Amino acid sequence: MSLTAPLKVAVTGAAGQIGYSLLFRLASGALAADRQIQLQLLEIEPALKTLEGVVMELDDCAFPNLAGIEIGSDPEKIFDGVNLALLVGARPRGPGMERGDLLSANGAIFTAQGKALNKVAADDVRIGVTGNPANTNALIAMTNAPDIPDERFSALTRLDHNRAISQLAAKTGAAVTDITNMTIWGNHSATQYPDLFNAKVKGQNAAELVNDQEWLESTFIPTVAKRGAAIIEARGSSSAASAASATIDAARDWLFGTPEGDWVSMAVKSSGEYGVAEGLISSFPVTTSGGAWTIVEGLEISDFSRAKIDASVAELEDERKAVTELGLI
Ligand SMILES: NC(=O)C1=CN([C@@H]2O[C@H](COP(=O)(O)OP(=O)(O)OC[C@H]3O[C@@H](n4cnc5c(N)ncnc54)[C@H](O)[C@@H]3O)[C@@H](O)[C@H]2O)C=CC1
Ligand SMILES: O=C([O-])CC(=O)C(=O)O
Repeated sequence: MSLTAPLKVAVTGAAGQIGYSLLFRLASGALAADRQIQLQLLEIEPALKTLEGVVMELDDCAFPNLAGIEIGSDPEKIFDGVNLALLVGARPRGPGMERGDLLSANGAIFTAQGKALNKVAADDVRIGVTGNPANTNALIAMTNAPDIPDERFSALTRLDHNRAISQLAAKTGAAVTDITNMTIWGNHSATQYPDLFNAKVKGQNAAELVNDQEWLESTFIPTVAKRGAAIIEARGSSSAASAASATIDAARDWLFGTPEGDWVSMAVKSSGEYGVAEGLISSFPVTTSGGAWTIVEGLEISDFSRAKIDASVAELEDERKAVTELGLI
């Protein structure tokens, strides 16, 4: 991609809750402070009027970084030439639902969008899936875009990663910036495994520093894994500003690299690393450089961690089976 041309960024579900935070952060330079951004916004027809209102507000911000905005309901028009596609648009879950309950409702969206991206996106496109169930939606989009390299697809577990950092910072009294090497393994769901055994606080092993297996098992893991539900319970609707923030963190690090010595969590296609079934989109510790990710290999996995990772991967396998049966992949 040219260094001077605006970065063409597609956002789907742009008139939704996450969109209302995400678009303004993208336009204000949170993704790339020194790069112009062209926003390509996709919505379903009935939501286009609302989206027009959001565009009026974006105009009214007079953001110096915003090169232009195009909106529409045809994915082949909106994805034309995009360098980054943030697939947010999908129905969110309500109280009492699990993310897996959204499989059939949202799966169809990602077949159509995968096909459209395959036809018209830029050669260097990167595709981040936020819409739930994110891992399996990314698998659906990837499978429906055979000409785009599989490693250009990723699902969002960065919100879980950030939640885990925040919980660990609160427990240890450290600053969030003191915490490195956090990992979320598996699915973006209640089975996800936030791993303290490989995380560090000021360079010290986090699990050893905390030294409290009861807290780790009964408080830390469930608080992180069920945070989405806790927010739905408290707010009456699902996380939006934090999801937008994580969507930007993930895209920024993917495009521009992770800091030396640290890694981030991204759900990417498994080639069998850490025993995760090949082809699943599962969360791993990754480093990124030059717009490409690499799974960090060789981390020690205890029996406790193994069982947690296996449980989440088993859920991903079930989801893959379900969408195969639905004919989506
Ligand atoms: N991976 C993660 O960490 C998180 C994921 N999410 C998920 O993100 C998704 C969006 O959440 P919200 O913005 O709160 O939902 P929302 O309901 O406020 O907005 C979704 C938008 O998507 C649009 N949409 C539906 N079908 C579409 C299609 N085919 N093409 C383009 N747009 C379409 C809707 O018209 C709506 O405006 C949900 O699936 C939610 O569960 C939410 C929080 C965190
Ligand atoms: O929980 C939900 O449905 C929304 C979401 O993915 C999250 O907040 O992590």
